[in-house]
Order: sequence, then C-alpha cells, then structure tokens
Amino acid sequence: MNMPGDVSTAGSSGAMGDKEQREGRTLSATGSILANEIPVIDLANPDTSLLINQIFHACSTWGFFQLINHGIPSATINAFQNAMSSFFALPYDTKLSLKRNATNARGYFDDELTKRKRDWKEALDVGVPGSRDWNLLDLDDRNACLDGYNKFPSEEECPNFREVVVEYFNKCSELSSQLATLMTLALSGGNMDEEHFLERMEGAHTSYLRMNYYPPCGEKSELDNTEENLHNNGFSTKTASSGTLGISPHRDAGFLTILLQDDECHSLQVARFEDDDHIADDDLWVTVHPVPGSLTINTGDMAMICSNGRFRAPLHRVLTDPAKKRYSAPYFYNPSYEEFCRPFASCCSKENEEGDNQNDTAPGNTDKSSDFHPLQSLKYHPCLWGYFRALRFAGDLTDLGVEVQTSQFRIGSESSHIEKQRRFVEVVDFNEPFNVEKYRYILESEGDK
Ligand SMILES: O=C(O)CCC(=O)C(=O)O
Ligand SMILES: [Fe+2]
Repeated sequence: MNMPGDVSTAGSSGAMGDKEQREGRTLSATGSILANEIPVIDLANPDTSLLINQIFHACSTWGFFQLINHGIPSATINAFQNAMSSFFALPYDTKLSLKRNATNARGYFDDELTKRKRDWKEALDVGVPGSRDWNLLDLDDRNACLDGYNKFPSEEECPNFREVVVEYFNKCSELSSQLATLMTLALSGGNMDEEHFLERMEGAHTSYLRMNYYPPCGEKSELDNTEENLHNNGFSTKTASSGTLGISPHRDAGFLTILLQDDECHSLQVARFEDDDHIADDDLWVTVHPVPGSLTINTGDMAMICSNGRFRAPLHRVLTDPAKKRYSAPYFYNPSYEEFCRPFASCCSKENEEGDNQNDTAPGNTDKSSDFHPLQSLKYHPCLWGYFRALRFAGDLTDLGVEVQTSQFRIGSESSHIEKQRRFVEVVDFNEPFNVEKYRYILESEGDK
C-alpha cells in the first residue's frame, strides 16, 4: 500500500525526494516550493490509498489541488453559474438592499478592504441557516447564528436563485465531508478521535458559500465611461491603482475550500513562499489555471491547526483582468462554532503528552500514523472556531483592528488571544448574530498582540 508521504508514488505531483518531503514546504533556501504543477487529483480513483497519498502530498505542499470526477453534476454547476451571473446583473439598488452589516456577516457587499485597499469585486455570502432548515424564511428567529442570517433576493427579483444556490450548496457540503475524511485519513490512518471530529463537523458545520463577481479593471473596461450603468458602484479605472487586486493575499480561515473557478478568466494565484516579505514579488506567485470540469480545493487555517502544521493554509490572491469579467464561488467548509480545533493526537509525538516537546521524530512510536509521516511536537493551542470566525468578520466589518491569524495560536507565541478566547467562550451565545459591541470589552483588552 502506498502511504501518504510516499511521494514517489504520488502520481500527479513533482519529483520530490524523501528529504524534501520530510522538510515539508520550506524546500529551498528562499523558502519557495520547487514543484511547478498544482496537482490534479481524480476522486474516482479506485485506488484509495493512492488517492489519500495524493491528497496528503497536495495539502502539505501547495495546499491547493484541482479535483476531477468530483461527483457534482455539471447541470447543477451550470445552473448555479447562470444564477450567479443573473444575480450580479441585478440593479445596484436591489443588491444594496441585501447588504451585509456589522451585525450580519451574510449578504451582499462591494466594499471589502484588504490592507486598506478596496478589492475589485462584488460578492454575496450565503450560509447554512442556524435552524439548518433552508425552507424557513430567511429572517425567522430560528435561523439566527453567529454569522447572522441569509439575505436572498426575492423570487421576483431573481427567479429560481434560492433553489439553485441551495442545491449547489448541499452538493458542496457532501463533497466537503468526503474530502475532510480523506484529508483526516491522510493524517491519522483512522484514529477514533478524528472520526468524532469529522462527525461533529458534518452534523454542525457552519459553512458558507461566497459568490464573487470581478468586473474588468483597466483601459478596456466596459465600466470606464458609464457612471450610470447597472454596476454604478465606483468600479471604474478612476478608482483603480496599479496595485489593485481582485482579492488581496489572504488565507482561508476554515477547514477546506471548494472553489468553482471561471474557465474563461484565469487570475487566481497561489504563493510559492511562506514569508510575507515576498508578497510583492510577482515571480513567486503561480496561477492556478482551472482544469475544465474541475473544482479547485484548498486547505484552510483550521486544517493547518488540526494537522499540527503538516498541511499548508496557502496564501492566495486574485488578479484583476483588463478586459474580462470573472465569476467564482468558494464554498468554505467550516467546523461548528463550538469546536476547539486542535492538533490531532495522531499528528503529535507521544513525548508531547509527557510535556517533552523536544523530539520531533518520535522513533519507536507505535502509533499507526507514524508510518505515514514523522510526528511533530505539539505546535498549536486549541482554537475555538466560533472565536476565530467572529474575529475575522469583526475585522472586516468593524473597527476592531488587525486580523486574527493562526500564528497567534502557535505555542510560544504568547498572544493575548488564548486568554481572550477563554473569556469569550464563557459568555458567547452562538445562537445570536455576533455583535462586536457586546464583546468589545473582551476583544480589545490590554496587551493585544
Ligand atoms: O475568486 C477566486 O478564485 C478565489 C476567491 C477567494 O480566494 C476567496 O473568496 O477567499
Ligand atoms: Fe480565499
């Protein structure tokens, strides 16, 4: 059987040797990834151990792969893509009536700032309702949850939109659960604790689907001279600058993302580096050209924590295009709000349990997973998903300040988040929309790092 980490049999990936694999993703002196190809993985491969091996390799190097034979029917995808473009073609005022706000993270927006620059896009976020029942009215009290509540356009404004989006959403939920299982198997070899983690995530995930529309940006933009057009929201070359991006560099916060790209416009890029100092170096960004019919998968921050840093939560960005429109849709598969994401026991050396973090290779360890990859000392404090999520969107929608990062949960980082999280969990109600004012006294406490 081919084990995860045995890259010589990984099929779709580059020719990395054992040493490079052990050293994970910091493979060269500059910390860049050597392989050039984003792996393509066939979910219908009957050789499950090879599949798991490929997933392990993709998640621990690029943190990105393209999935073919993923099982979501092309008719479902086509209908969803049509629904997306119909939505963004609605009059601006209609879209604005669905705008998200400081106490509701769901809805429409066109004013996302990353590092004080406006992202060149419009978006609509739709997530699993608090009731988990898509048939209730959006504003039904039972639908409230930390993320807020959905704001669908009415049936008159956008016929069939709700039905088509929910259908695609549910397919993504099923696929995510399947992928999370494979990723977890790749790490653990079937440890029971991890099975419970997967069950909790499948039953109570707090996932959401983001629909993105990137207008053209540049001299040929059809928006240049049309202040009165239906996208009358300031996306003209007058407001673009040379550094304008569709989305600025970021990592996805959840466990994994299923991204539906646009076959016509290829502008998603993944970083070949880890160190944020390289962000401005265009040569170190690699375009993820979508394979027709594929879905692009990437690992998120919570998978990185669960894998004890073995999996990579990759930095990625979206360029603007001077002439083409682009539509994309990431589905973010997120744990339940109550879940403390922590490194799987099967990814940590046993020494850890005895308080000795020195030995990373754990020779003689009889845990099944040590066949798969060298075990590491414990690298992360438990991270409450509801806390991480609340801070991420509070950072987007309020004046709360700097974005929370997983590095602040690294053991030894001495970040104030561990203490804030402890105080937050004592008082938080995950059945109501997050309100930064209610928790400000905890989140803005002294010694913020
Ligand atoms: O549009 C894309 O291809 C990527 C979108 C993305 O990274 C995001 O919304 O988090
Ligand atoms: Fe992203």
